[in-house]
Amino acid sequence: MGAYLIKGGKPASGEITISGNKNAALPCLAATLLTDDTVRLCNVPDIEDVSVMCKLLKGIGSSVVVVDSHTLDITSGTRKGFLSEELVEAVRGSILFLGPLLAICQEARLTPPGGDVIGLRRLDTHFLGLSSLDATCSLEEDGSLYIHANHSRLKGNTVFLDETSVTATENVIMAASLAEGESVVLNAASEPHVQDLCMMLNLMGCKIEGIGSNLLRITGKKRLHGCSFTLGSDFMETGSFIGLAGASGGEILLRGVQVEHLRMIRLGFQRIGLDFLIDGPTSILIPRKQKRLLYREVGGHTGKVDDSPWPGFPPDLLSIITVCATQMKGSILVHEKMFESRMFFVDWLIRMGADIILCDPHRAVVNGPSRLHGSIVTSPDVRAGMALVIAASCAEGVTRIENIYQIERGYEALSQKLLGLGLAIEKVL
Ligand SMILES: CC(=O)N[C@H]1[C@@H](OP(=O)(O)OP(=O)(O)OC[C@H]2O[C@@H](n3ccc(=O)[nH]c3=O)[C@H](O)[C@@H]2O)O[C@H](CO)[C@@H](O)[C@@H]1O
Ligand SMILES: C=C(OP(=O)(O)O)C(=O)O
Repeated sequence: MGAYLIKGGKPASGEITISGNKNAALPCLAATLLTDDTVRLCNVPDIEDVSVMCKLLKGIGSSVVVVDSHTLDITSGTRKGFLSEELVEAVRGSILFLGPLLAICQEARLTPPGGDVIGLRRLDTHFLGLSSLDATCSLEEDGSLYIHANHSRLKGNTVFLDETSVTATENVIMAASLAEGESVVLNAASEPHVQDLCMMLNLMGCKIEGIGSNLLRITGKKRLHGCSFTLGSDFMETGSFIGLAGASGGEILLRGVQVEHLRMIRLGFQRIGLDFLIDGPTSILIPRKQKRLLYREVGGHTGKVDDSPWPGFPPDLLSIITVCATQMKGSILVHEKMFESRMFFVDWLIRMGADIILCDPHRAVVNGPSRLHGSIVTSPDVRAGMALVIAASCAEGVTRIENIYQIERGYEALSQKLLGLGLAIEKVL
């Protein structure tokens, strides 16, 4: 499994370049199934989740040519064959095969996907959305998901999603791109990764309007063609390094950032006393000098940081906010509204000396600043794992973080990037 040994107490400082967005890479990889032509994907992060998706694509006949470490040429083949249960269960992104396979093969069968164990990962919105396009979805007795088109081609429709699910929106978009007629998707998710998928499909000949909003109008095409598409930068990685610099008291220059994606993220970090300077269209500087004060609401009440679908504060950054808040002065409520089990990781921070009250599975009150000390901890999910890395960088002594697969599946070259920022980190078996 592997572990990190991190000796804390030194501010993380230096420069790094942010990688391509993991959550954009996954749907864009799945969308290559929608055409027989070759699709070139650029700025693909070199991470485990991508490698699993590529293995799954190869399993159903796609050719994946590695042009360089961040560029892939993908050409679909039969789209028949084996979607390995073990690989499907390794990533949440595997659910993204449902939409394209349904559109192009009129059916798809998949064991339930995996991903972070942070609470129920619902499938209902996927079923609701895809069945609105004239398909039938079921959970089979053997536990697999089976979906088939009721006619030879899916039919465009008005699709109202019961929640703004990211991957369900992506599945509906991909299915609708080859459906007959127009689809209008209401209550659609609008995260930058959803936008990337839409932009890629438009380059492939589809017509998607309303990109970035919660109403998408998709004109389905009989066939889509190849394209070359460059993935956007990973705003979760950006937020993680803002957190690392801020919590450890260092100064980091981040390159390859999409500053336009950071509006709410910046407001969230400001609430815990951290800010950054915009240094050109694709760079930000997190300066050493920070307020380091947990904000209070107008009227003096305890402040809070909470998540919501885009353009709200992303749920994936709340673990980072929580650990950073332990190093700031004051009290703050962190309210994770979307996943039922994500906040349980605070037990590890408490073990390291943090003063946190877990009020219920969704809410934690953080009182800071706390002196953290090294401990042996385990990464339960990709973002909690990164939060533990940040905690370790601030702690006195050595922290051993186990199960680092659950960190590295989402962060490219993490240990090298951390070494470059001066962190005393060693990777051990
Ligand atoms: C591969 C991928 O892209 N994974 C991301 C994707 O997962 P994923 O697409 O699985 O997440 P969903 O957007 O479906 O939902 C996430 C959770 O939020 C809840 N929910 C969602 C929408 C809503 O309006 N109300 C609500 O309560 C859902 O019930 C679920 O518990 O989006 C999540 C939410 O941004 C991110 O954490 C994941 O990193
Ligand atoms: C929850 C996440 O990933 P996944 O949906 O792939 O489990 C994440 O990226 O924080």
